[in-house]
Amino acid sequence: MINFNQVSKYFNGKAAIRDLTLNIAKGEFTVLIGTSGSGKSTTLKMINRLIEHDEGTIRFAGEEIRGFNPQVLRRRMGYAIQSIGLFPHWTVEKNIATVPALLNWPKARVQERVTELLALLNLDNEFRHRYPHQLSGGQQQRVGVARALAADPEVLLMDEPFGALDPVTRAALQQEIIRIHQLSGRTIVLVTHDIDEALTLADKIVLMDGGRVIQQGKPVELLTRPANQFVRDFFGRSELGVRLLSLGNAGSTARRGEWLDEEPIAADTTLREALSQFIARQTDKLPVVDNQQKPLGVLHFADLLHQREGL
Ligand SMILES: Nc1ncnc2c1ncn2[C@@H]1O[C@H](COP(=O)(O)OP(=O)(O)OP(=O)(O)O)[C@@H](O)[C@H]1O
Repeated sequence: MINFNQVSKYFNGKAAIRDLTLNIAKGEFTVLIGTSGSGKSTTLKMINRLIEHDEGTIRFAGEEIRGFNPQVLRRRMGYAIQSIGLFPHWTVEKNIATVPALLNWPKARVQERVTELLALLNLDNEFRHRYPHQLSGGQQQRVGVARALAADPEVLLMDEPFGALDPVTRAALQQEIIRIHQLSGRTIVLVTHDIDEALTLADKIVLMDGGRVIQQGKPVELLTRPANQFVRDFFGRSELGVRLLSLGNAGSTARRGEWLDEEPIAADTTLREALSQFIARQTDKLPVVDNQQKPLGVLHFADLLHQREGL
C-alpha cells in the first residue's frame, strides 16, 4: 500500500534519511522505532508530504505520491500527533469533524459519525460540546485519534500519539487502537520510542538508526533473530525474556480440558502479565477464561519456558 524505494532526505545538506526501502502492506500495523533523531518522524511525514523526499520514490496505492495533490492525499490519511494539535476555539465535535467538513459531508452524517467515534474511543457523548481545555490530557489525545479516524481514511499515521500520558491511560489507549485496527483492518503506521509499546502494537517493527533501517520484521524476529549487535542492545538483552513473554497470551498457551476453581485470568492477558500473577499469587497454575468468561483451560508456569519456540 505504501512503498519506499531508496528514499533519501537531506536537511541543510545533511542526510536525515538514507536509502530507505520499506514496504507497508494494506491492513498492516507498522511501528517505526529507533534512537532519538533516527528519522522516524521524518519518514512518517514523508508519507503525507508534510516533508518532501529528495531522492527515490514513495508510492501510495501504486502511484508516486508527488503525483497527488497534497490536500487530497492528506484527506485520505488520518494523522495524529503527540502534541494533539486540536483547535482550541473549536468544540470537540467540530475538531473531530475537521476532515468530514472539508469533504462537505451532510450535517446529519457528520453528527452521526462524531457520536460513533466518541463511543469507539470511550469518550462521553456530552464531551462533544466541550472545548479542548475542558478535557484531560488523555481525553484530548483520544479526541486527536478520533479526528484522525473521522473520514474513515485508508491509512492512519500516528506520531507518538500516546506520549506524555500516564501508564494506565496509555495502556487503555493502546488497547483501543488494537481494537480499532482489528475492527477496521486499517493500515496504521505509528512512531514510538517505547519498545514495549512497539511490541504490543506491531505486526511489523521497523528499527531505525542514523536515517537507515537497521532491521524490519515481526516483533518476534527482531527479538530472537537480531541482525546485529545494535538490534540486540536496543531491545535490551537483560529484558529479552520478559519481552518475549509480552508477545504471547494466556489464551493460546493454556492447556485445554483442565480447570481450577480459582480467580481466573482473561485469555488476552499477556504471558508477561501472567508471570506477574504467578509470582504475586505464589502459584504455578492459573485458570483462563475466554472473552465470554467461560472456562478455557489452565495456564502452567512451566509452559512459559517454552515460549520462544511457540511464538
Ligand atoms: N525541519 C528540519 N530541519 C533540519 N533538520 C531536521 C528537520 N527535521 C528533522 N531534522 C533532523 O533530521 C533528523 C531526523 O529527525 P526526526 O525528527 O525524523 O527523528 P526522530 O527519529 O523522529 O527523533 P525523535 O525520536 O527524537 O523525535 C534529526 O537529526 C533532526 O535533527
